[in-house]
Amino acid sequence: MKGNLIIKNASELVTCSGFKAKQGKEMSELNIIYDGAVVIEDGIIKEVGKTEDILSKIEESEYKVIDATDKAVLPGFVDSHTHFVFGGYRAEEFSWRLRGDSYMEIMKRGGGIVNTVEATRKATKNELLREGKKRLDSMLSFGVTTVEGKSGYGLDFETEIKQLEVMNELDKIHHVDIVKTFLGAHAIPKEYKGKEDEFIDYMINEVMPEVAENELAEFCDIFCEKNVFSIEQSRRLLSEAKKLGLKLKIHADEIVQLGGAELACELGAISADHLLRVSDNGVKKMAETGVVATLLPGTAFSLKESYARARYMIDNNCAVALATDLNPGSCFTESIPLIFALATLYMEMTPEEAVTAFTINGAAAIDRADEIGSIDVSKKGDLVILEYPSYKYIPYHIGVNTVEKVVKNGRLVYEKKRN
Ligand SMILES: N=CN[C@@H](CCC(=O)O)C(=O)O
Ligand SMILES: [Zn+2]
Repeated sequence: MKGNLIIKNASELVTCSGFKAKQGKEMSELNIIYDGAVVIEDGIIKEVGKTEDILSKIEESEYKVIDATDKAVLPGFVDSHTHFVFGGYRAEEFSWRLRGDSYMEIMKRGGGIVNTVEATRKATKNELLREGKKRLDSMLSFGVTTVEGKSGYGLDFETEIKQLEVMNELDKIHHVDIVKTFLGAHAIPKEYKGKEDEFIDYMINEVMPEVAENELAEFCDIFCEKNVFSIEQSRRLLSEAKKLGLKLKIHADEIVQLGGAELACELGAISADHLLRVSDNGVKKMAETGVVATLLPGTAFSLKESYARARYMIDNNCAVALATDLNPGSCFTESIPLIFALATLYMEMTPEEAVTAFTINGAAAIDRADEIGSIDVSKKGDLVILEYPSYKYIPYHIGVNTVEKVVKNGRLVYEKKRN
């Protein structure tokens, strides 16, 4: 259901105004309206401006009203890279990593992603739905109104489709909108060990056509990494996906610099993600082609790897998005404030750039910048109301959730409980 709502007296209405990704210096422009108001009708933003001007134009009594005095209002956050539908957990592996084993070592000896694959294959649809819903509830409480979710814990026809169908059902029953990505090439399953090319053929010929035909996903992604899928295998799979009408994403240059970012540019991908080891040339090309650099500092933090070079990317005119990468292995968190803290304290992003990265650039990373990610007339009425007067409190109140209310399609769908 879509609502009619006015939010008035916002100390800061942080509009992040725009209909496409912000690159480089533009990322600092938040277009704030002080003492701002926003009018939403049938779920869509109809008016944005100073409270005084807005109230002189409309009949307040015809709307539900939220008074945001002393509170900042922002666009709903877009978490543009997650793996939130999965079976089982890997808490044991986390302990192994703490004592020094690397993520790739664990993967090589049969743990990691394939561990979750086993549990996800065994899980019923209802179990995945129940757990997925809990994670969406948690994301919503952090102000996330749209999330991207990937398959990739099936690596076979049945389970890849099951994961995508679960996301489809969750999208229908949950306030958070879900954008689906097919990540059938996330790892090499046990049954294809040593037969990586055959596995890519299987994904291209057997699974991908089903996904595309039934519109089970909008994007196709691949884990392009040393000892996982090569540049050549990635090019082959993503090119076929493109032919079937899927948009492209790529897990690129995360642990080893393979040139995944350059491949993303060559193929016209919407985003290249991770990028801890991206080359200077890859950064230059992303800036030229407008491929969004989706950075996942929670993963670098959790894997104790060096952070992606956000400052360098922004200074070289890239569009940077931030996301949680929520998954059961490399980064088990839905926490938006954690990502804000890491991005500002360790990646040299300013609070303004981090806000842009989680709003309009997050939207651009899932090709939705025309309908979400900013407080602009004609966009969805998806908003976050903070318990503080400025967006600057998000990174400043370190790791703590500063979201007081969340509005989705013009309806209040989350409110922080007070003691
Ligand atoms: N790097 C590859 N894939 C995921 C991790 C998935 C997992 O460990 O389960 C990521 O984006 O971090
Ligand atoms: Zn990922």
